[in-house]
Amino acid sequence: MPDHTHSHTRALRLGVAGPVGTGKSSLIATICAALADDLQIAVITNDIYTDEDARFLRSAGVLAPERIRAVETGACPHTAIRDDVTENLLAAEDLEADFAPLDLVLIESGGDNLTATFSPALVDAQLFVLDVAGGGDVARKGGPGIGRADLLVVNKTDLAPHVGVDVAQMVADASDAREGRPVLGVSRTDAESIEALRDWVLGVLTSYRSGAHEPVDPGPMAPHFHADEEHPDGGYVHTHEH
Ligand SMILES: Nc1nc2c(ncn2[C@@H]2O[C@H](COP(=O)(O)OP(=O)(O)OP(=O)(O)O)[C@@H](O)[C@H]2O)c(=O)[nH]1
Repeated sequence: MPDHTHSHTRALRLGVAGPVGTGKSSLIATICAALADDLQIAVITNDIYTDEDARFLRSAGVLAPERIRAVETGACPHTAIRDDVTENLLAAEDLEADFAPLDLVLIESGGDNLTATFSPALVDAQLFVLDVAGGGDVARKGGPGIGRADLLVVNKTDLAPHVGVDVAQMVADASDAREGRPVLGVSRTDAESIEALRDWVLGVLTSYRSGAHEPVDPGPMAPHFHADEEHPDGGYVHTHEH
């Protein structure tokens, strides 16, 4: 029987997680633009009730609009990337069938807190995005994505002087928290950083295709709060540990 454990008949699936506004959609647009000449790419976005991120990416003009699909997750956006990944898997399979052969499917999480992680049943690798505007301490505080995603991106480094953050220190703290796993400072205005990000994606793809890449589960999300106007406490704490 053929061994499908490392079957590469499908594209590499790369998850992009991180808190709201850290620049996940922009980073995906940057990756698409940087690799447009090298790879066949498609994108899936996850939003609670809208397709806003998908619309942003379509308007960015970095990919044919039909290669960008939105999954509307309802309630907790993390369920669709962590507990029941069916909708995202179906979207990935549809894109792979419609645009075969694809090299890379990027999947953006709906972001609302620090603890989002993708299930390894959905993605082969994942990157977690923080930004310097969140403060230099964030990386040190850790969390499963910060600690164990395949790559941690410290984004918007161009803003560092304006928010009083020492990027080198933030990257060093993050590297410590990650016990040496890779950390990359990135800004959409810094060509060298985009080149490094591009090289990282191509490196994972090469490793995936050779069968050397093993998906890593960063671990379950910590319990987190969801705002809900109809709830007497203004929201509720939610956990993904079933
Ligand atoms: N200065 C600067 N701003 C950036 C950079 N990347 C993204 N931004 C800005 O940061 C804001 C948030 O970016 P998005 O890409 O929408 O962030 P997101 O994480 O996808 O946001 P949600 O989908 O709402 O979770 C936007 O105003 C972007 O223009 C960067 O490298 N430098």
